[in-house]
Amino acid sequence: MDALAITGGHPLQGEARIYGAKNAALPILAASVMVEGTCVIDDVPELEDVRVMIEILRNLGARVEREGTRVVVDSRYIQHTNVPADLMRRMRSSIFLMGPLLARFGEVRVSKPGGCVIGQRPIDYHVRGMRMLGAAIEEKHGYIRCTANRLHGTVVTLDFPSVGATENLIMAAALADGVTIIENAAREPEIVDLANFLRACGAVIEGDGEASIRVVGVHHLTGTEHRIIGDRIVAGTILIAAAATHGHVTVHGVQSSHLGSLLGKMRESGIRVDAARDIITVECSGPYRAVDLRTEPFPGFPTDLQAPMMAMLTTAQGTSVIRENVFEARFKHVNELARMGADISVDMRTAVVRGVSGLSGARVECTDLRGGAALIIAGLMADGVTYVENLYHVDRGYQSIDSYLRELGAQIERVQL
Ligand SMILES: CC(=O)N[C@H]1[C@@H](OP(=O)(O)OP(=O)(O)OC[C@H]2O[C@@H](n3ccc(=O)[nH]c3=O)[C@H](O)[C@@H]2O)O[C@H](CO)[C@@H](O)[C@@H]1O
Ligand SMILES: C=C(OP(=O)(O)O)C(=O)O
Repeated sequence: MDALAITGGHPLQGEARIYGAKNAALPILAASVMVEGTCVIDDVPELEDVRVMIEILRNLGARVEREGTRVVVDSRYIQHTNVPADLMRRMRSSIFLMGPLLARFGEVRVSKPGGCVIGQRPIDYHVRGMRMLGAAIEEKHGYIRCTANRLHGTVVTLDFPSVGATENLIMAAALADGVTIIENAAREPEIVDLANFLRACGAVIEGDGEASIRVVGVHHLTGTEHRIIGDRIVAGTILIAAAATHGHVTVHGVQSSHLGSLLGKMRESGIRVDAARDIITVECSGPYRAVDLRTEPFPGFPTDLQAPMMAMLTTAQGTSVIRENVFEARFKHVNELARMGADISVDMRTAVVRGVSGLSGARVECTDLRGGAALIIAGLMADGVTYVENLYHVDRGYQSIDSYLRELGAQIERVQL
């Protein structure tokens, strides 16, 4: 079994270019099935989830080629609209096929998607949204079949600003008849990237990045070239790791405005942060202070950085209180951090992190993608060697995490245990 062996105590130093965002690449690849022509998508990260998305597109009949960081999708040859259950299960983002296939072909069959087990993660907003756009929904034997001769624009108000539901609705509405308004929409930068891609294909979308999005349906979308935005969660993970190891790192390729809440918390903690457009530097030479934080939809503190930030705060001066407002079960990494000497107690959605003088290397298991990133950060901070097992989760979202961190001076090897 693959594991990471990390010898802690080496400050991260240097510069890193951040690759394209998983959470933008996945919906954009899914959206390419709506396009009658060729889409060239650049800066697509080499990740397990991206491989699964490409497998799904090929299974549907699309021609997909990867040429380095570019993925070329030609969806003219799509033969069916049933996403196989085994592929649906492999990641949450498989649900992104629902809106596009339904909108273009008038039918789609999906099943409950997989993904990180960080809460129940139902898909009721997605299904309700498709129904409101005029689709007939049949749920039977674990499958969800949606059909519609043509979708019709409407007003959909989300109960919570769900990223995935906002994206699925934008995609479906792009080929619907008339105008769709999405209220209480999520505002994440990846949604804006998806909208930019769709606009380049001919879609009419306004208000992305705001809480009310207006989509005017068109009849066809045409091929385009698009470059994926830099991954703010990867950048955040590296910056947190730099501070937690008392290092000095500059990341390039992510808009600092996409990380405002993280950078604010780092400054509050006493860490030096310099940010200008798409270059961000973090430097930490001494102890840093505990901070309280609550995860929230963008522009609030991202839930995807809660676990990495918690790892850093395990050795802060004082006690930090972390409130997880987005997912109800996103503290699974806490028990593993405790094996390394962290002092954390959890009550429902609140974790209290009492700073300790140091962590010590141990054998730990990734519980989910960002929980895994937290354990790697803890390993970089710890005294001695940490073995991080169950790497599958981390490989879903971080491209060659071992060599990437090694370039920054980490002592980290992929080993067989
Ligand atoms: C591929 C991708 O972009 N993944 C991101 C996306 O996940 P994802 O799109 O799955 O997350 P959502 O924003 O939809 O989830 C937010 C909350 O809404 C709930 N909910 C969501 C949909 C629904 O139909 N019903 C429902 O109750 C979820 O259980 C959760 O409690 O946004 C999350 C929140 O920023 C991030 O952690 C994920 O990294
Ligand atoms: C939870 C995540 O991913 P997904 O929604 O793909 O499970 C994540 O990227 O942290």
